[in-house]
Amino acid sequence: MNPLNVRRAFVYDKIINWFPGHMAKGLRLISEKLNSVQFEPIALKKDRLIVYNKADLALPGTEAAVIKALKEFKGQDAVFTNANEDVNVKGIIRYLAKKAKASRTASEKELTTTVMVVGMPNVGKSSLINSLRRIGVKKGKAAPTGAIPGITRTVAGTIKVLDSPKVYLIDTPGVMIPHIADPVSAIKVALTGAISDHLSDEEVIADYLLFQLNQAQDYSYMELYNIKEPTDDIKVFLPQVAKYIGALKKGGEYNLATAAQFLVKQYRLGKLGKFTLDDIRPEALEQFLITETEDAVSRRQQKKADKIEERRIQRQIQQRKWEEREQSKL
Ligand SMILES: Nc1nc2c(ncn2[C@@H]2O[C@H](COP(=O)(O)OP(=O)(O)OP(=O)(O)O)[C@@H](O)[C@H]2O)c(=O)[nH]1
Repeated sequence: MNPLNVRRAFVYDKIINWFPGHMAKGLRLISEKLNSVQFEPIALKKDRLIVYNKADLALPGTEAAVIKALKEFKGQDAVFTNANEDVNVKGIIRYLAKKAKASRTASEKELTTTVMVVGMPNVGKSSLINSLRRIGVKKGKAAPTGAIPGITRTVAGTIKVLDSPKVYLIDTPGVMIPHIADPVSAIKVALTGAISDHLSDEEVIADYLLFQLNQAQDYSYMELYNIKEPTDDIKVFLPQVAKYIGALKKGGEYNLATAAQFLVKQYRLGKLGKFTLDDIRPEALEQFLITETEDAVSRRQQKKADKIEERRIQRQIQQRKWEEREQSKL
């Protein structure tokens, strides 16, 4: 393909607002379970292991860089897993056992630790719990799983994943921030299946996928869908995919929405190859992690400043009311 025809960047500026009622409820249930009004402040105080699941779908050889950067810039432990095939799950069991032993107080005879599994919808939280259970206590499925986001709707009871020391897990509904500020990041999240597809434009998600395929110079779609020439134009691409899968509307027109859905589904199953959508070159990771920390700090500072300002305004109102009352007495 003529490289001049390939887009240099994916341009998209629509903000997807994705915070359905059940997600707000999920966050509330999680916070209640943690005896806190808000999830974020309490979560920051707890020990945390970041699990990047579905590692089998990611670009091979990219894990070490992410683990190293998280440790270096945040002091944060992370692990990459494939919950469907129990890959690296033993490492999590070892981590949990170590934490459980370390948290024991002198008076406690039996060690018991409860760990909450929190994450975005459809990332494989329930699958991971089932995998941990298979490895830890050699027992079968305890948490329901499914390919669409929003399978787990409530914060259920505890699920045992280790006998000695005793470790229990709590499955939770998928949650995430109310809206993602960067529209292209939101499209990436949608492509992975964490946002219900109909909320974002499926054809835009498919277009982003085409962009990624061409960026990677991966033209295997030609052979897969019988396409003669590579293209970076979704309007040229989708009809050919629709033709290949026989997606037609009543009047015989190609059904582009069905073609887009099909492509996205193939991507999520790993049929189009392995992808890591974020820039994980060391300098990009460093930039991301530093900006993220600065953002969090400035959000906290802003909240504090807002509270002080709110109190100042309230005091002013009270003072004025008092003055008015005093005036009326004269
Ligand atoms: N390829 C791959 N698929 C996975 C992996 N883990 C889970 N899945 C699949 O991803 C889908 C979602 O898995 P769940 O375990 O239901 O995800 P969840 O995070 O509990 O989902 P919610 O309940 O919606 O929040 C299912 O179709 C799983 O089979 C993995 O490591 N690799």
